[in-house]
Amino acid sequence: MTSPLKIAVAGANGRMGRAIQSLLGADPGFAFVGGIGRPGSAGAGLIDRSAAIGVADVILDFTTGSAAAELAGLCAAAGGPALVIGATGFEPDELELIAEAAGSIPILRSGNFSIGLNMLMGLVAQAARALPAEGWDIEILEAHHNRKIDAPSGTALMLGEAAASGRGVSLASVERRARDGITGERPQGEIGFAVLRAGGIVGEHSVLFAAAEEVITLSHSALDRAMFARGALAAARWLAGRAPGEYSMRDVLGLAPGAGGQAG
Ligand SMILES: NC(=O)C1=CN([C@@H]2O[C@H](COP(=O)(O)OP(=O)(O)OC[C@H]3O[C@@H](n4cnc5c(N)ncnc54)[C@H](OP(=O)(O)O)[C@@H]3O)[C@@H](O)[C@H]2O)C=CC1
Ligand SMILES: O=C(O)C1=N[C@H](C(=O)O)C[C@H](O)C1
Repeated sequence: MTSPLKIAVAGANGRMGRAIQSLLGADPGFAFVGGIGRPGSAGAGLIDRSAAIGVADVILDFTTGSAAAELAGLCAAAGGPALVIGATGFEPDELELIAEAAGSIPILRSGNFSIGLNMLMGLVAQAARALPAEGWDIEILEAHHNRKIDAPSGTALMLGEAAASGRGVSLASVERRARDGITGERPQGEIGFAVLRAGGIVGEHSVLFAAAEEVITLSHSALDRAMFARGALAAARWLAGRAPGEYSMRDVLGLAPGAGGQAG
């Protein structure tokens, strides 16, 4: 019998951290070796980062962009463990840190661990490739619960990357993250984002392709965050023992070619 995969969870007391721990307890293929809280925090089941790095096969990070990037640097400096990053809300320099760390350890980062959403990315890229930017506007709408701290969501940015890749442009060159006041007419080729925060919404994403006389909407609804937790554990299982490098959920699902990025 193979020994269980040793998992530590950063952000252990958060919504996702708790969802993952409740799955871990029910699966003999995994052994929970401890949660990581904020530096200096203590509590039942919490261990510090260096203890987790020393004992885990894979750390799952559901904290914040800055905390996840810092953890990636620490794991890389120690030569392991593998890291699955689900956190979102990254600054460009934090993404660079993660890319650098992936030179030493395997890192899988995804702003969304759902199967359906990762499939949707391929459909969005395909539609963006097929519909000319002259005459077809792309807008991405996301809605989440009122405790979410980053916007647009990591998933919305992944969908934006997929749309931009379909059009053969970089998202940074065409994105419009917010609108307010006298904005002027919408420039052709722009990819716009709109954000809602309300109540307990788990995660809603829609991509609109709008022409003068018709609109196509591709959308995804997350109904329960246990689904994200299951995807993250599947990612951990897939990542353990891989060569150093930066991977995505689309690699796990075999959907990678032509996928667009992992902006998250
Ligand atoms: N990829 C995916 O499929 C999904 C990604 N997410 C992303 O995961 C992240 C967490 O979401 P969620 O669980 O809802 O958020 P929560 O706020 O519920 O949890 C975040 C946890 O991280 C902890 N934390 C914050 N900073 C640090 C730090 N520096 N070191 C260690 N721990 C830290 C917080 O501690 P404290 O309790 O002290 O504040 C908290 O327990 C978000 O970025 C979210 O967007 C969410 C769902 C799915
Ligand atoms: O914070 C959340 O809750 C979620 N965050 C991720 C994101 O930013 O896209 C994924 C999911 O939509 C839930």
